[in-house]
Amino acid sequence: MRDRLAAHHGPDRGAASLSVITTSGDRIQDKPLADFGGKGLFTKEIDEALLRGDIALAVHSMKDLPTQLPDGLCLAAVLPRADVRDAFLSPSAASLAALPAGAVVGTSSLRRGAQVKRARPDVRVVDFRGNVQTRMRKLAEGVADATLLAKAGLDRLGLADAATSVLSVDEMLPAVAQGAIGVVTRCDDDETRALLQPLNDSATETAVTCERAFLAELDGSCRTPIAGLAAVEGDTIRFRGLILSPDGAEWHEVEMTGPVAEAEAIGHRAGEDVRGRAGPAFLDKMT
Ligand SMILES: NCc1[nH]cc(CCC(=O)O)c1CC(=O)O
Repeated sequence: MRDRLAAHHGPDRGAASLSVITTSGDRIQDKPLADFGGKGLFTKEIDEALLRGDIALAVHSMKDLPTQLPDGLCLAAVLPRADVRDAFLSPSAASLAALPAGAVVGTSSLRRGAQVKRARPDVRVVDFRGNVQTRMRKLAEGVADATLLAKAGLDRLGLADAATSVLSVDEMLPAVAQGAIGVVTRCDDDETRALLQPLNDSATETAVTCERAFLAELDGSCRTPIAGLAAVEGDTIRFRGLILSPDGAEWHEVEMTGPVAEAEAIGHRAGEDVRGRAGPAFLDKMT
């Protein structure tokens, strides 16, 4: 991010210093995410630093951003999207399909767990928290036979080689906004917003706007396995959304295509559609 600012604005105007802020989501490692989750778990302390004026901009994985930002904070730029897919990691099996019956898959993501169970009802899913390195250590220690991690996260850490294989989006539809990085500022900070404007990637922004509208429509909480992915091709946006029961036994899928100008409306419509077909009982069960 700092390099991008300097590349666009030169070493003086584009100069930035880094402040690393640990959030509650990073700190609490001993509980399943779904049990203490809540909106903004990975952003609260950073939001506060922005609103106090300690920092001018915050760089987030958009996957971790709540659909509704706190009052006074605005998304100023979305960077070009990295790989959207999930990677499969296992010391013993080449792929999800190759896992032996009864194998144990570690993940703290309800979305991944539900899709693993959908493909492999015989597999046992166990909670697996911690940062990427911790999860890879647990895997090496044999706590689980396999785990899934965002390919974008592995790539950014220089750990691309740790992936045994990469799941197609048909096998494992990614989380809304997976692979996208968003930059948040105070809405009234015109100077920082102007600096960030040229860094925005409009195709990524359009795709995540559509995906986040789908999530917002379903009132997605950490307890609801939801996946969604939009792709922009010229003037057209194609969106696929999926909600599942945590055990993967029931799921509802939606696909919609339309003009990019309607990206947000398409996300909302897809959310309404899938909610209508799932019915209130399905969604109530999960909250
Ligand atoms: N929930 C944690 C999180 N938030 C963003 C990433 C990776 C980068 C991305 O998906 O954009 C990860 C790790 C993971 O899901 O494996």
